[in-house]
Amino acid sequence: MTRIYSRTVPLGADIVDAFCTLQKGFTDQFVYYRKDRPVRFMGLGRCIALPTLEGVSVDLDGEAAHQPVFFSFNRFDESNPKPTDELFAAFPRLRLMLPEVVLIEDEQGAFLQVNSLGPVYEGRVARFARQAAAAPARAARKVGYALCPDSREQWFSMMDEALAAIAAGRVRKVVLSRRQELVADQPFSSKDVLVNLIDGPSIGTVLLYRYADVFFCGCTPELLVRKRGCRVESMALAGTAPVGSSEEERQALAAALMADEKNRVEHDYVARFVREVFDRTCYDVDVPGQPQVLPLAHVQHLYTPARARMLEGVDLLTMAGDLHPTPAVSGTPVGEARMLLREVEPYNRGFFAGACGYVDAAGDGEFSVALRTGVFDGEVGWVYAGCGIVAGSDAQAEFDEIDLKLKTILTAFG
Ligand SMILES: C=C(O[C@@H]1C=C(C(=O)O)C=C[C@H]1O)C(=O)O
Repeated sequence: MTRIYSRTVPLGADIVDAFCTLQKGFTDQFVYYRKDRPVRFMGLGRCIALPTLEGVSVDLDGEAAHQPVFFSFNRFDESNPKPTDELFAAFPRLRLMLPEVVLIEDEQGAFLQVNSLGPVYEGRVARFARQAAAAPARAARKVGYALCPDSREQWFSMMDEALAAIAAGRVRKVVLSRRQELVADQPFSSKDVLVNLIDGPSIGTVLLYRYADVFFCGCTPELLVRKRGCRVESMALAGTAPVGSSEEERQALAAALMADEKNRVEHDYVARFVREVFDRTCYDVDVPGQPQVLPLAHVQHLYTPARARMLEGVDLLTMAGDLHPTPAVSGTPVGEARMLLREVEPYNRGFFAGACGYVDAAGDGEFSVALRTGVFDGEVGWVYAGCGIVAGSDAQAEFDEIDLKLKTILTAFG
């Protein structure tokens, strides 16, 4: 039995400004920040790391009754025997991490949560609240970097392997990715990258996991699973087009995307997969038969929302495990596509395209698929993006599509 003491109080400060001020000196830092609505959690420090929520009991205190918030950042392919890329190797392999301090923003306002394995003294909470209230307004800062182009030849040879596997009937779809290296004159600052993503044009959920000097971050449009009580949501997001340079052009590109056979096939693999997982673990399943178009800042996608009610006995972490990886980030069939990726991609994806999110001690929470992300250590960073390959995919067009997707994370530098 693990007893957690958690005290939450209202906070008279903007949580991002507060985070920027409080973060100095904390080795572990976590962010799950939805930009479209106030579902925002920013964690500092580590109170405890646990493999599961089983056996956890909670002693809630303070004026606001918030459950303690655990963060969870998971690798794309936990058991890929290929060595983890060196920047990711630094991150500990922990499942649920409860920060000492969590800044929360929801429909009710902003809150400060302090978690501990013993009673939390009011004075400790008051000290953090004072520091947070005195936080200056954040300022955007440009982060200079040079992009080292990845090899086009390597991409073409990966595409050959993928198309051969499709032609041989081994897979019907596989999601290949590219990795680019960034080099800066000064060490990358997680605070600046975070602020630029939160205040910049990218649409989606901003993720950050910092451990000591290394950090992983980005802004992803793809929800893996959200749970509130028995209600669950997910989505199929696959099939991509540019947004063009005017609203008129965007709409024409959206119509062409809706009518494009190859993109519709790619998308349907994902929608069918999500529906199958929901049909097995939920009831009242609602997954529309036709996708719609979701416009983002740099690209637009075919999108199908999925809603259901979860059966008793199913929980968020099991559901996240059943859904991840979807065919949107691995391929179809999922197992064969994962095996093919282990063979074809020259690196281990680390957290890129992994399931990253939070869960509270009552079991509610959400996970996103960590797309449009990068990992940074000192003056070096790697950014990642991928795209779905099916029969007839064109290597050059897919290369260009990844360039567009990479723009999301590259806006993080101002
Ligand atoms: C793999 C990525 O994106 C995924 C692949 C998509 C596609 O192939 O069209 C679209 C959205 C995402 O599900 C990425 O952004 O890295």
